[in-house]
Amino acid sequence: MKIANEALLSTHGLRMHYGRGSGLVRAVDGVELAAAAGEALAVMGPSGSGKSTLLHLLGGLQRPSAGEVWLAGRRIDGLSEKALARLRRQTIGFVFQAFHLMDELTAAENVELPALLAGRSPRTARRRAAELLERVGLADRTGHLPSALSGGERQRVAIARALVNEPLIVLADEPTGSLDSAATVEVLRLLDSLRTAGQTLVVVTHDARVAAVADRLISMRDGAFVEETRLSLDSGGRLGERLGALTGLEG
Ligand SMILES: Nc1ncnc2c1ncn2[C@@H]1O[C@H](COP(=O)(O)OP(=O)(O)OP(=O)(O)O)[C@@H](O)[C@H]1O
Repeated sequence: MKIANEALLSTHGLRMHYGRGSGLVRAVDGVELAAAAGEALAVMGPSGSGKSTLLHLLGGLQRPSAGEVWLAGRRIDGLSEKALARLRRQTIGFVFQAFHLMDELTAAENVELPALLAGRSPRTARRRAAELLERVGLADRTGHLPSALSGGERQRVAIARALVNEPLIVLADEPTGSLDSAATVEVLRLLDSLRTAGQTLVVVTHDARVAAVADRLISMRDGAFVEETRLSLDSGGRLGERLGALTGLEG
């Protein structure tokens, strides 16, 4: 198989345009991205700058108008719907602002479901879900329905679900967008623990505090990358201190 480069995730000339003529919207307009295995990237930018569209293209949820997306040495932008669905299930963990949990399933069942869909045995799925819910601090909430959980707890269930198939990469779209300040810090602590455990992460957000969990911060405007900052994170440093330095907020 051809290897695009050494990056785990990369794009080349990536574009997503909508409409035509005077109605043309260049949602993503020539993005060159390379994320190494184990890197945590935050993509920030104003509303409408193309962050969500970029994340959808990276995760194979949308097909680009032009350009290439490579994941683990495989070009994914031209795959069939079926192959893309399998790829998403097996190698990508998604976290969304609105959680997207199944209301009628318990926390544990929500986490088990993608493992079952990926062909794991019910026993393995149950074990993985229990381990992950413990890891996200919800060992005592496994039997709760989402309606009985707080926003921060729901997002932690969603993060456990994203991890259940041991994805190569976690893609998170405004993971703190629906949360209050305390729950935001809970979720940031969890994302920070994933980063220090070597999980590759791409997080798009409006929230400057999310930069506290990233190795690299990319700023987007009008569909393009306009600035990149390499953040010198001391992985042993306390997240609360980094958050404080960024926003004056006590973590
Ligand atoms: N299906 C679509 N059809 C037409 N235009 C679209 C479509 N989806 C997104 N856009 C446009 O593409 C641009 C980028 O949208 P996108 O949602 O990616 O931005 P964003 O940075 O994630 O914004 P926000 O922070 O508000 O979520 C916007 O101008 C948006 O209106």
